[in-house]
Amino acid sequence: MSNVTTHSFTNCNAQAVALAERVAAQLREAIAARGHAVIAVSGGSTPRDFFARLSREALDWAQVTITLVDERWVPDTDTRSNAKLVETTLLQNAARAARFVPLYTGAPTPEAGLAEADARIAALPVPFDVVVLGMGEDGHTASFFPGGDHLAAALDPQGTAKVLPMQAPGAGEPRITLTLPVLLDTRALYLLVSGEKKRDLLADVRLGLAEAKNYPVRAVVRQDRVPLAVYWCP
Ligand SMILES: O=C1O[C@H](COP(=O)(O)O)[C@@H](O)[C@H](O)[C@H]1O
Repeated sequence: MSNVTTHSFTNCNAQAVALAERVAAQLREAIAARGHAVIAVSGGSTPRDFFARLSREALDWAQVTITLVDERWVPDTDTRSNAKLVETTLLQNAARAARFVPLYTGAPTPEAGLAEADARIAALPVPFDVVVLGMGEDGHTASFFPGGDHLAAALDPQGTAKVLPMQAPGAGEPRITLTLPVLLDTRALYLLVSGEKKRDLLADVRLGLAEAKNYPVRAVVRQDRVPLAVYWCP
């Protein structure tokens, strides 16, 4: 039985609205059940509309903690910063009341900031309520990049590290990423993607094709820890 469901939309606005409504409902459920909610989100370009929609959802945002699944090691004033994206799109409107836990610490390198970032993530209640992943056209998700220097450790299902640094040829700047066991320790897992290339890549991964073996996203698609819902638009 497949652990993956795919929700396809004819346009990306409909995708953003549907995922925002779904995630908002899960955050409300979490607050009703436990008094608080934790959501980890991706950066990049794809989640922008989803964040804008989610920021307007009516819920008790003061009880919500938002963190990132990964970060480019740049200050939050940099246009490449995933924290900057969250601050300017998600931490707006009603969601302005939420608490944000960034991964970037201001240390000169991810290695130097690792202990502080790890402590921030270790302090969050688990399991997370929602994790929203994205994916690059090279098959990376979070900062699990093909050829990444800490990729094997980050994808180790038995690994105990919560965060790891990552450098890879296609990654641009040095990164920091939550590890696979942390990302899968969630009540709800989403993969938000757009475009035919990403759709076809995911199809190859799901079919287990040999050429898809080196796409790191495989680790979240082909696992049985938590169901994965893919939200796709053209
Ligand atoms: O570098 C990153 O890229 C991925 C995908 O980004 P997109 O621009 O293709 O949407 C993103 O999920 C990740 O968080 C980010 O650090």
